[in-house]
Amino acid sequence: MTSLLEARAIDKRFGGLQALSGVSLSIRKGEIYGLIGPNGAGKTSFFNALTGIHPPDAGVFLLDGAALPTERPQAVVARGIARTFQNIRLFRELNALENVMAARHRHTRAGLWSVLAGTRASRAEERACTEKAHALLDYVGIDRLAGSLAHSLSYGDQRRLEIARALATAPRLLALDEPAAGMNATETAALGELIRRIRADGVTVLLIEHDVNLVMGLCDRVAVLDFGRKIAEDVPAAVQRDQAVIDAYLGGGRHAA
Ligand SMILES: Nc1ncnc2c1ncn2[C@@H]1O[C@H](COP(=O)(O)OP(=O)(O)OP(=O)(O)O)[C@@H](O)[C@H]1O
Repeated sequence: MTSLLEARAIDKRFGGLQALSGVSLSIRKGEIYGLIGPNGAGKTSFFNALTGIHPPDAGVFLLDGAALPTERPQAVVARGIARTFQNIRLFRELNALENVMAARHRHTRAGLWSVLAGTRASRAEERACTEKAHALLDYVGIDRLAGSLAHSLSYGDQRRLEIARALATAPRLLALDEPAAGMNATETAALGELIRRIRADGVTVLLIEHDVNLVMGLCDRVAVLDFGRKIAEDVPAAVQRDQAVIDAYLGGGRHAA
């Protein structure tokens, strides 16, 4: 299997804190790849470096062998990387459909301004955009809630809406930051099925998750961060047996994932 995303020696520092130290990893096409580690290990910093929110100080990300312009977040999206956030970031006062359409508009040719100007081409594009947004809501299982305001949705449905928004940019790599946070066991199991389906439909998945059962049941391979360094990378069963990983989760008085 060839690699879709390669991280080479990624460093990220916040003031005196080294959040990421020389992190290298390679995610294969079609894989569900887990990124785990104790609280504060650097998982979200890795996502933020990848998606250009906090570009790396050193190192490079390669997508299909070409360097990602992490200093330009929109260009990273355009290259085919989409993400969700640990702290849900929806337009709270827009409904579910509008949230997906807003993400989709950034992706369409006409753009928001020509839609507002109401040209014929833009009206056709607007119709297509609405249909696509409904299809995405249906795909994640919440089209019945299309007209509901984002902030009125249950936590689990907000997380599904975030995934629909991310998929609206037609990514090749979907990066999910703790998608099961706040979900009950039934919702988590359903989320696992959705992630499997996303992969089956050709999207590679990078997953940060604290729910160990979900990670171990879902991921093809898992990397473990501790204090900003990668300490293990293997299939889930091997990672669970890895002594350095066990020590990281037990050590330091930090909250284990
Ligand atoms: N924007 C920032 N400014 C300053 N420090 C930051 C910033 N982002 C992350 N950090 C610090 O970098 C370290 C790694 O944090 P990060 O959020 O990446 O860890 P994490 O593994 O995602 O943790 P958690 O599981 O708790 O979400 C932490 O010490 C955190 O305080």
